[in-house]
Amino acid sequence: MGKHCQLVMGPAGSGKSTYCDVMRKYCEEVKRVVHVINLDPAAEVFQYPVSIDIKNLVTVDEVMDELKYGPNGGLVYAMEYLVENMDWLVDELGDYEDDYLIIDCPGQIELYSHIPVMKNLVTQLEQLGYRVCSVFLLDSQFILDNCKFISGALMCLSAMIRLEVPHVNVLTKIDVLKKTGSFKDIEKFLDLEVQTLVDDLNQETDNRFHRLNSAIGSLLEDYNLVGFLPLDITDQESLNILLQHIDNSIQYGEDLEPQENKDDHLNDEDHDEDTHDHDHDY
Ligand SMILES: Nc1nc2c(ncn2[C@@H]2O[C@H](COP(=O)(O)OP(=O)(O)OP(=O)(O)O)[C@@H](O)[C@H]2O)c(=O)[nH]1
Ligand SMILES: [Mg+2]
Repeated sequence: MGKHCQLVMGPAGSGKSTYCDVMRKYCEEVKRVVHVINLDPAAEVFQYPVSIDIKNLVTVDEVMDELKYGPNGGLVYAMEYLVENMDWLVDELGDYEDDYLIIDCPGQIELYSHIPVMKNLVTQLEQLGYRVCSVFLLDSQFILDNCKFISGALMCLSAMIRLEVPHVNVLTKIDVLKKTGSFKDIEKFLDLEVQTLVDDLNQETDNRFHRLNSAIGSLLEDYNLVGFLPLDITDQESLNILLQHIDNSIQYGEDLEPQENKDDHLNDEDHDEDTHDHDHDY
């Protein structure tokens, strides 16, 4: 049936591990056999049953003790160690042939921006036959204004360009925004009008930044980074929509029998064939 996985990334505290647990539970509800892999060598507590744990190969504490590295250097070393010892991961993955994988990654942003570790990992997964969707999470509370949004969007864009796999951007902790009444502040970012964003930025910044604002607007437009999907973990429909986008991006389920396919998509009546268009990344 093919090998599929979600690579769950994003800055520290953006909600990656929580997402992995919530998405695992949702997948199980829609009768998908799913396993969560922990690739954070510094993780201590787990909400989900860990099917494969990088800490059985290497931990940040060991690296810090043995090599006298600090926490960030220790993490980078541990991730590079993983990439150099992919045989270990290949062996572990052997137990889960054809199951759906959700991979919980560490939150250090340098892993996504200027160190090739994640790209190497993706390449190796692809060589093993996996269709990988990068799911990039941003905490919605950190994009409540235009400048913060630009900073978050560029972070997503940088990961998307480096990894070169189907990519879905997600705004997490929407339940918190709904409770505090701030959801309206991010609605405009969910269906982004780039020109409106540039106009707003121009109003907020000095004249000398206007060309930069336009250049950033063009960059977002050129790469089609036009949207984020909101995730309210308390709302099943929100999870359903997100999983459909991820499935479409990696063609999950296209080779399933019709009956199984029906089981796989609760509330699938609204399923929109147009979302197969991979040019449109969220
Ligand atoms: N209300 C609410 N809290 C959330 C949500 N997602 C995460 N949190 C909380 O935010 C904090 C960080 O969540 P984690 O899932 O540990 O985030 P992470 O990205 O895995 O963090 P690191 O592994 O440290 O990078 C925890 O206290 C979570 O309970 C959400 O959707 N809603
Ligand atoms: Mg985590």
